[in-house]
This record gives sequence, C-alpha cells and structure tokens, in this order.
Amino acid sequence: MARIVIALGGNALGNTPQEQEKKIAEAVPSLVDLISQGHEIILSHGNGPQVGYIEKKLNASADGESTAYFLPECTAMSQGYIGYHLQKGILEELHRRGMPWHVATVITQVEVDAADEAFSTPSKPIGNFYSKEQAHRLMAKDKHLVMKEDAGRGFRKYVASPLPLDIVEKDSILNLLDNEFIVIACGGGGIPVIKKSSQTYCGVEAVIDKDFASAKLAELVEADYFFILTAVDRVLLNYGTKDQTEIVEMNAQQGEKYMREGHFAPGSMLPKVKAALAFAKSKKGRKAVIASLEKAPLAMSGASGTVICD
Ligand SMILES: Nc1ncnc2c1ncn2[C@@H]1O[C@H](COP(=O)(O)OP(=O)(O)O)[C@@H](O)[C@H]1O
Ligand SMILES: NC(=O)OP(=O)(O)O
Repeated sequence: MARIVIALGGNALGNTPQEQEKKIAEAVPSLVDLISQGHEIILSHGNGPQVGYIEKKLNASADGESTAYFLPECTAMSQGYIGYHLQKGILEELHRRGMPWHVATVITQVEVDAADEAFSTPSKPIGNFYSKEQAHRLMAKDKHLVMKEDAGRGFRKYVASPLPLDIVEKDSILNLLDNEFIVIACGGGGIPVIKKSSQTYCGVEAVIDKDFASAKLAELVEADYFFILTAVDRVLLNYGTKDQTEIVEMNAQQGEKYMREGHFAPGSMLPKVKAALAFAKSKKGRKAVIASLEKAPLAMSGASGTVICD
C-alpha cells in the first residue's frame, strides 16, 4: 500500500462550476480506483483561475473601493468551492461502489515569511486571460495592477507568491488521516498567513503556489508518491516550438539541466518541476509524476505522464 498525494491543477479544472464539476466527475473514478487498490490518497488543488474570478467579483461589489484586496479570503473561498465539488464527487463515487469512507476538506492556512522577496516581485498568474492590448488598458487604469504573459497563453494578473514554510492545520490533517478520512487540504496553496505570535496568524496579500504547498503536504504525510495533475499529458522540452518533445522520465540531474536551459515557464511548469524534484530527492524511492487530469488513470499505471525520480 502506498500513500499518494495528488495535486489537481486549477487551470485543469475548467472555468465555470459546471465545467469543474464535470472534470472532477471524470477524474474521480481513477482516484477512487487507487483507494480500491489499497492505497491512501490525500488531495490538494490549485486555484489560479478561480481565486482571480472570486477576487474580481468581490472587488466589483466593494462599493467603489477600487483597492479592496481580499486575496486570503478569496483563497479560503476557493478552498470551499473546489473542496465542495471534490468532496461531493468522491463521496458519490464511494457510495456507488458501496465503500464506507469519509471525506473532509480542511480550510488550510499556510505560513509564509513576511520578509520573503516574492512580495516585491509578483510571479503567480491568476484569473482570466487577456490580450496584450486589454492588459495594457487595465494596467493604465490601475497603477497597482501587474499583468504579464503566461506561458504563451495570453496576459494575466500577477500576484506575489511566497514560499510555504509550514502548514498551520497539520495536526488536524494528520488526525483525519489517522481516522481513515480522505483529506483535501492546502487548496490553492493554502491561505497565506504570517505568524504574529505562537497561535496568532494574519492573512497576507498573495497566492502560494499549490505545487510547493502540495510538496510540503506530501512531506508532512510522508507520502510515497506525489502526483501533479494539470492540463498537459507530459512535461515538454522546447515547449511551444515545432521541436517540442515529451519527457517520459527524468532524474534530478536531468531536471536541473533542463531548468537551467529554460525549458519550463515560470509561474506554470517551472514550479511543478521544482516541487516534483524536491519531493523525489527528499527520500530514497520517492517518485513524483506530472500528468494530465484527463489521463490520470493512464498516469497511475505508468502509461502517461512524466515520472520524476532522484
Ligand atoms: N515545458 C513545458 N511543458 C509542458 N507545459 C508547459 C511547459 N512550460 C509551460 N507549460 C504550460 O504550463 C501549463 C501548466 O501550468 P498551469 O496552467 O499553471 O497549471 P495548473 O493550473 O494545472 O497547476 C501547461 O498547460 C502549459 O500550458
Ligand atoms: N495556487 C496555485 O498554484 O494555483 P494553480 O495551480 O491553479 O496555478
């Protein structure tokens, strides 16, 4: 039996509640198959698009307060929204199979360092995609807004993305696992907080990368495998060019070489590869897999995805 942390990409979950529910319904049977095979699964998820949509809606309704930022609360809402669909989809599948399991979503805070340099260099794309012209128009209207290209897919809002240091609700997560719950935690990278005193935290304006937070979660629960499910079947070399090729397997040395050569876009594939490598290197025998949500069942059996080992 293996313990597997599975991180679902926010961009792979679609753009509307209906799309999200459908994509989750399609992915859930292969997740529950893992439980049937005797494995333990712990889930996390991204929130890049969703946290941006939520923030935009909130600010639009904030009575003319154009600088009303609510990113920690928006991440908390995205944990509820995505956790709800995951929890519902998994419970329905378990029920269909007559399997007596419990599922719980933990609203998770993740501690970051107030002095993290990431606060001065926005690196996390969130929300909708815009054309270059639209992005420049929006930035001209709001001098605090930073919009940049995201992996050749269009322009998006960029926010600070500090590194995760610690999972505040770690005892609750471990307790639920000890009691055989399927746990969904660290959604959207966790709500970013800084420590004020031993038990007091304060939310900060940022979105943590869920790949790094999920790697922390995988460390916490001592996972054997770490699956990162996104929108592409495999990690690519020469991404976006006519020479692009799929990577079936890479070790730490190869991964680091490819990173130096600039094959992985910052804010999208780069954090996944970095988090996968950190996990694979953390203990002998640990493996990470980057694969698509659609081909999750094939990735589970090794027929799709990129395997990252030490
Ligand atoms: N080298 C690469 N190989 C594959 N995909 C890449 C690469 N570089 C950038 N990407 C982009 O990264 C995306 C995955 O990152 P992102 O959309 O942020 O993931 P998610 O929201 O699923 O966590 C892919 O869909 C692709 O558009
Ligand atoms: N928070 C986060 O990393 O979300 P995505 O995986 O959707 O980018």
